[in-house]
Amino acid sequence: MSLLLSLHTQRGDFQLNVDTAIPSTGITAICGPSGSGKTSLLRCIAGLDCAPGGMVQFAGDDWQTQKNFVRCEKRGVGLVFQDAQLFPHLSVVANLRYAQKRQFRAAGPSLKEVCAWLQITPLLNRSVDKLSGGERKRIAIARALLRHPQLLLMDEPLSGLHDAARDEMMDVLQSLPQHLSLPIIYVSHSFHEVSRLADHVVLLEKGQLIAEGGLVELSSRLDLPLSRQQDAGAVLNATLFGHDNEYQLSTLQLSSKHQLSINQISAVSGQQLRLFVAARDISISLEAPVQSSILNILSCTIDTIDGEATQNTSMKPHVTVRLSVGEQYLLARITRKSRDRLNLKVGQQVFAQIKTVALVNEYGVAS
Ligand SMILES: Nc1ncnc2c1ncn2[C@@H]1O[C@H](COP(=O)(O)OP(=O)(O)OP(=O)(O)O)[C@@H](O)[C@H]1O
Repeated sequence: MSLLLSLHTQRGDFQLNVDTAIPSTGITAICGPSGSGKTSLLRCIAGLDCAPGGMVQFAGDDWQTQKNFVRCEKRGVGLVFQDAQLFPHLSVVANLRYAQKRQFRAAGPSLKEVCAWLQITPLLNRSVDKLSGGERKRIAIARALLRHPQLLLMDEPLSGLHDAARDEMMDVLQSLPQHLSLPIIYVSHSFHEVSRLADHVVLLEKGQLIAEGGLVELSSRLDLPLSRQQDAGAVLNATLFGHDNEYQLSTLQLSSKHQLSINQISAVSGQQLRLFVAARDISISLEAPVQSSILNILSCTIDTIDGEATQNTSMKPHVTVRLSVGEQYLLARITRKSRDRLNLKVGQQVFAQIKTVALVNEYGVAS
């Protein structure tokens, strides 16, 4: 069961070309810079727009073929846009009941459950115009879930929120797959959001699908624009090894030989976690530093150095180094000067240093 897409359409100068199969489990992020076609693709999946001659099939149902086009309302998709689009004249609970009366199918969560998941129960009797931006977005998500969709589509649902509200919302969204097995397609230009939330990533550039795959794999590929972004970094799978209560730290196991300390988290030993390590938070040394304040010193092998293959990138002040840590990878952004001073080469054994405090709040429970 998956979402099969073959969409080729021209809008003015813009051309969208996407052929893919998106998994029908977990959160898939459609990611790419502004104007890359994320919203255009989402609208074709929703049935809000039609790419003539295209094909959309979900879980074996034809939503679009050469001959048929199933309208948005009949596809059973939940929609959450940047703007919450709540009814201003109705209270929160009336907005939610309106959605409940228009359910696509009987099976699905109750109002009580959805309100508990999204932590909106105390808001039910409020007037919509008395809500904060983050609260409005939660109500919009609740409203979409109460229609009992078979697929949830979200277009930049956290845009416009300040950092604290965005982090809170990410916690809420991250916990959703624990409550209901609903495939979610999540449009975002923010790799920070994607690295926290997504399992699978579809990467667009100028309307073309340039890569897709698991987040852990894509995040560490140096041939993709993700690795050149300011907030680049690698997502790693880890297992919680244990806690050091005295120092309020937790230890994560990356491989049989690699452990990391992070600020203490509320997870149990053996729990699977996902960790984002920003490329700018890693430094490299040729020997294991002694008497360093940095707790996380990992022995790694240089796998690739970005910028070695092309003349152009070698003129930038920074290079990105991909380091293998067991079966996984870290990215380290260092100056070109440091690369030359240390004479770093592919295959070389080095030590990656990561400040523990840099890892705070960057973990997520793997789904
Ligand atoms: N109806 C339309 N007619 C002509 N061009 C369009 C139309 N809709 C979108 N476009 C163009 O298609 C391109 C992709 O737009 P789209 O909104 O899908 O990108 P996006 O990746 O979602 O961007 P953003 O992150 O800024 O929201 C843009 O160049 C846009 O101007």
